Amino acid sequence: MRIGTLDLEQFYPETNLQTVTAATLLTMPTLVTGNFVAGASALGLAWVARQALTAWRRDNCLLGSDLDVIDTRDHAAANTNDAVTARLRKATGNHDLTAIESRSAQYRLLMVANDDPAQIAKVLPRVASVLGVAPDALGWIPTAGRDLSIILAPLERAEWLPVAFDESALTPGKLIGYIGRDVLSNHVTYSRQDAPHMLISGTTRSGKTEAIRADIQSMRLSGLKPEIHIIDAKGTLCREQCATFTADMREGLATLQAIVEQARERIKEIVAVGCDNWFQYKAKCPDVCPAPIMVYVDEYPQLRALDKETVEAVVGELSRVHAASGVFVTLGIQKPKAETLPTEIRDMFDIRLAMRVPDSKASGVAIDEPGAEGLPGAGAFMFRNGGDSVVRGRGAFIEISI
Ligand SMILES: Nc1ncnc2c1ncn2[C@@H]1O[C@H](COP(=O)(O)OP(=O)(O)OP(=O)(O)O)[C@@H](O)[C@H]1O
Repeated sequence: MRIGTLDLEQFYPETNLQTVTAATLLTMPTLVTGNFVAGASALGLAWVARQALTAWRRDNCLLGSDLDVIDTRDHAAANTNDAVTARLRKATGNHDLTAIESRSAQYRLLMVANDDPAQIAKVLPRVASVLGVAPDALGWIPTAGRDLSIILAPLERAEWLPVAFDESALTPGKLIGYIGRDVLSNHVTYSRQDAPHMLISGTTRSGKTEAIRADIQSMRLSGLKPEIHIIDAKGTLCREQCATFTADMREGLATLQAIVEQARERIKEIVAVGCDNWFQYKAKCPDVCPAPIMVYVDEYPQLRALDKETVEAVVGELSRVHAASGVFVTLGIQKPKAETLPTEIRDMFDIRLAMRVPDSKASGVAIDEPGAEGLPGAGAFMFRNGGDSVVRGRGAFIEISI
C-alpha cells in the first residue's frame, strides 16, 4: 500500500511506449516468419496483461483493495471546496467537476465525481499547491467508486481528529475487536474467530497502550464475559477491570503456565463433544462452554528476558498447540525484532497492528512490510488481518466513546 506516490504512467497504459515496443519486439519473429495469427494473438495478450497490471497497480495505489462506494454520511460535515473545485475546472476544462471536502482522522478528503480519473491525475500537482501540501504527500484513489475519485491531503497534526470508540461497529455475542478508522473514516475491526491472536507493536507514545485498552473494551462488550489477564511490565494497564493483573514478570509467567493447564483441559472437553474449536463448542453447548480467556502481555520481550526457553514454550503452546481452546493471546512490543519474536511464534499472530516503530526492519517484523517507521504516532496505525492487505488509519481513543 502506498500513500502519496503519484505515478502518472499508471493512468496511461495505452500509450506506454516501453510496453508497446517490448510486445512488438517479442512478436517480431512470428510476424517475420509469416505466422500473423500467432503474432497478433501474442500482441493482444501482451496488451491485455498490461491493462490488467495497470488496473491492479492503480487500485492498489492507496488502499490495496477494491473500495466500496463511499458513504459520505459517515464523514465529518462535507462541504464544497471552492478553491480546489475552481482549480480542477480550470486545469481540466471540465466544468462539471466539484470537489467535496470532508475529514477523516488525519486527512482532508476531497471527493471528486468524474468519469475520467486520468484527467484529474494530471492536475494533482496543481491541486497540491492549492492545498498547500507537497505533491508527493497527496494520497489519491482514482477508482474509489462509480465515477468517483478521492484526493487525500494530510492534515496538520494540530488539526487531527480523535477517533471515538464506536460500539456500534461491534456485534454482541462475537469477539470483534474495534481498531479505529481507516483513512476514509470507515470502521476497522477484526474477529478473533478468523484469527485468535494479535500482535501490537509501537514505540513509546505511539498509542500502543490505547490500542490494547480499546481491544480489552471490545472484548468486554462482546457480552461473552471474557476472563481477562494482564501482564504489563510498565503497569499502565492496571486500571483495567480484569481477573488478574501483574507487573511482575515471575508472576506473569506463573499466570501463563496456569492458563496453559486450563487450555489443555479445555481442548479435551472440546474434542469430547465432537467439536474442533471453542467457537463450535460455544455454539453447540452454550450452557457449559467456559468463557473466553483473553491474555494481554504488554512488553513481551521483558517477560521473555526472564526465561527465554520457558516463556517461548508457554506462548508457543498457547498460541499454536491450543489455538482452538478459547484462549486468545495479545502481545504488545515496543521494538519488534526477529530475535525476540521468532517466526514460529510470529506466524501464529495473524492479527497485526503496528503503530509507529523504530525502523523499517521493525516494521517488517511487525506487519510484514515497511512503512510503520514513518507513522506519526498518537494512534496512527497500519493494520493487517491474516493475508489481507494493510489498512492505514487512526486508532480509537478510548476516553471518547460513542
Ligand atoms: N488513538 C489515539 N488518538 C489520539 N491520541 C492518542 C491515541 N493513542 C494515543 N494517543 C496519545 O498519545 C499518548 C500516548 O499514548 P499511549 O500511552 O497509548 O502510548 P504508548 O505507545 O503506550 O506509550 P508508552 O509505551 O510510553 O506508554 C496518549 O496519552 C494520547 O495523548
